[in-house]
Amino acid sequence: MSSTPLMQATGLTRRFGGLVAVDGVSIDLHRGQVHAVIGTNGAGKSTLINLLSGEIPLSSGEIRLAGQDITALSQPRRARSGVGRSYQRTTIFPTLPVLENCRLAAQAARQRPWTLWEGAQSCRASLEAARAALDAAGLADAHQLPAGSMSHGKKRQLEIAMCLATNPQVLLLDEPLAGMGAEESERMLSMLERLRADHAILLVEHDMDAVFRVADCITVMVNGAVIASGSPESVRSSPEVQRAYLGEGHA
Ligand SMILES: Nc1ncnc2c1ncn2[C@@H]1O[C@H](COP(=O)(O)OP(=O)(O)OP(=O)(O)O)[C@@H](O)[C@H]1O
Repeated sequence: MSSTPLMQATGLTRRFGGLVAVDGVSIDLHRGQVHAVIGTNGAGKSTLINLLSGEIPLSSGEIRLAGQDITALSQPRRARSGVGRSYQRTTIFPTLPVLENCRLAAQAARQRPWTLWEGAQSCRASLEAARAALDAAGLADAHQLPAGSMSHGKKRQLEIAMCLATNPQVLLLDEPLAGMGAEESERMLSMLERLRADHAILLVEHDMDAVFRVADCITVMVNGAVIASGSPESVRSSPEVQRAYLGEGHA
């Protein structure tokens, strides 16, 4: 693990009217690490991802990427700076081929001025980025399939590929295993293990076996606040976490 965090969030707070959905949360993401965020329904995990990606503004707090303050950057500018995210819902164009879905994601992230020459160049670069992302996501043999014809698990893999096509350094993944069968989950976990080397990954996930298998670090949220953060061993043995969240099965 490198000692300087790639993404460093300090004192993040988000209020919705009288509700404090995220309450003074600080979290560091390091390249080469999977940092899982767990918590009961409504704990504030998705809101935390939305704050880090820039989808919604902070009430207070600061976010740095590679030392630069990105707190004021919009979501598209954060994405171009290297912050990629996946969603809980599938966000693909079902009738388009897999490769085209991925190429569009790559092209949207580039946003170059449109001239014939630069357009052709940009198109070629987007296509290359899309092919590389599909390879990395284990979809090398699915390029020409209509995206909507694939299994749920492969659609989720495609979403990660679309995120990879934007060349992110940080991956914010919101429940990538949701709705998956055992074999699909296994494929996704292997992919995360491969992607870890080159990225800083934040993983929000309800599947505790998966979390304890892949996470290098776990942060536990309850009612918007962090009640524990550290190695899987320290979180597993924290009496407060066991009381609040994990139950006897993981004690
Ligand atoms: N746009 C919004 N407006 C008002 N309240 C919101 C909004 N988004 C989230 N909340 C509230 O903030 C709290 C945290 O929600 P959030 O979706 O972040 O939790 P979560 O930990 O991701 O839950 P889950 O595991 O069910 O996805 C909840 O009480 C939710 O109702």
